Amino acid sequence: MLIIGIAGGTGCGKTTVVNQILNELPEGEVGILWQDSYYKDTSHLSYDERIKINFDHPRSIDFDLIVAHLKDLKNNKPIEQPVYSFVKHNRTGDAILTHPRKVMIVEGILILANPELRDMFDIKIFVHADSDERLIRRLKRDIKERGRDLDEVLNRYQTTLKPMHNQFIEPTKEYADIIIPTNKHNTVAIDIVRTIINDKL
Ligand SMILES: Nc1ncnc2c1ncn2[C@@H]1O[C@H](COP(=O)(O)OP(=O)(O)O)[C@@H](O)[C@H]1O
Ligand SMILES: O=c1ccn([C@@H]2O[C@H](COP(=O)(O)O)[C@@H](O)[C@H]2O)c(=O)[nH]1
Repeated sequence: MLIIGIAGGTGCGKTTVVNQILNELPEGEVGILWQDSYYKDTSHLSYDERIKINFDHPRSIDFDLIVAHLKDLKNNKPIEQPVYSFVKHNRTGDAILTHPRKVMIVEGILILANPELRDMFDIKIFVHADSDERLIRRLKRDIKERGRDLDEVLNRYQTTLKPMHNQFIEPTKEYADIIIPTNKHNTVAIDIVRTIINDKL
């Protein structure tokens, strides 16, 4: 099994890169673990308490569960990947049966910040877009798809997103084997990643 970690700040284009890679590879050979699926369960909190959580700090993520699931997949066991709702800021209670595949991609803002998880990756990719570009993308996406308004996104950006990005996410760029710039669409980088994956398959 080839395990690829894809990190980068919110809105940098990680999901887009994952989908572009998926489109280029044979169906059924690639599986994905989304870090977002592994936000800690917060069912014991009210909605008003949940919106105060700092979702950009490593302690908000259940890294033990990601590592355990990845180990199971490596041992050829399927796992139940939790489903997360950004609207409710909590796990939905559902899970997606995720089967082991020749290539497993792990995607998320903080996946290179946890040493145990980081050490499991054969290839580490950091997707980069300038912070103004990421903020614009995040604003558009969160208002359109995640039920937020302008004030909520800007307030979260100033109070947690930006400081957490500088403290925990940007420094993990140094662990990357490949940095993909995505201020514009970058088909050359996707071609290179696809070639590397095909080479290892
Ligand atoms: N290279 C790019 N150029 C322009 N827009 C992009 C690019 N990559 C992603 N986007 C857009 O930015 C938004 C956030 O991208 P997404 O892939 O969801 O980022 P992430 O998963 O890193 O948060 C989406 O609306 C997506 O269509
Ligand atoms: O309940 C939640 C959990 C997380 N977030 C924000 O999501 C991004 C990470 O997702 P990307 O797809 O990489 O952008 C993170 O910056 C959290 O602030 C949220 O809004 N609500």
